[in-house]
Amino acid sequence: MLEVQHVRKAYPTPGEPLCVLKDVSLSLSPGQSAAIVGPSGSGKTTLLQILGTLDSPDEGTVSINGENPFSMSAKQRAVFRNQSIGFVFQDHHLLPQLSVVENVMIPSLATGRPTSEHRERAESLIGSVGLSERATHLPGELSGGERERVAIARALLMRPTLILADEPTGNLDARTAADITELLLRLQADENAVLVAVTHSTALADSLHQRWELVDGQLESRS
Ligand SMILES: Nc1ncnc2c1ncn2[C@@H]1O[C@H](COP(=O)(O)OP(=O)(O)OP(=O)(O)O)[C@@H](O)[C@H]1O
Repeated sequence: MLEVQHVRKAYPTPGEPLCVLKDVSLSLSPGQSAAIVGPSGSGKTTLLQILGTLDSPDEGTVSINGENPFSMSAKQRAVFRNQSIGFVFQDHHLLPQLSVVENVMIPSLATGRPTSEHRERAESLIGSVGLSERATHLPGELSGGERERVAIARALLMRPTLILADEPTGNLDARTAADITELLLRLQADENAVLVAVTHSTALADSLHQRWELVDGQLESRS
């Protein structure tokens, strides 16, 4: 379902290009999860950006659901991304002036026509993440853990086949981090989606099927 073959990515610098990903390959089937770990600057975010089709590799291929997003036009890729990939960021990126339910519905706005089914799905997901009582609240009225739950619900709205998480438990205390990990894995399993999480958290990495460390631009299995 997610197939990455020999991906290479370098950033231009005033001197030699900085080659962050030298030869990255990975493969994950529906329902599988993996943690990407590695020191600061090793290229974790760069890899996540490529998996999320937000940045393109210089070489190599990425296949999601059998499709090559980098052979699409930018517009087609944006539609594909919205329908196939859910993003969970450490700092949530919730819109402060929108309620919880409106935030969760954001991905449906890109379709140009949010439907009552989207609304029902949003309400159901808000229930699944335990925030039914908070559906009409603003993000500023929620705790960090609750905001992360909203971000997870929003990421799942379009039934993505790939969930990408960047430090999903980064700003949370240990108890809340454990709750969020459990929630993320339960929903991922329910949806039979692939989950890739970039994390410094050993607890989160230990909860996923695979653990890969980015070392010198390549992934090494640490499972
Ligand atoms: N747009 C860019 N242009 C030039 N260099 C970049 C760019 N983005 C990232 N880099 C460099 O590429 C390297 C890898 O960055 P990246 O953010 O992928 O690492 P990371 O492993 O996610 O780090 P962290 O754990 O600190 O977030 C770093 O040296 C960074 O400075």
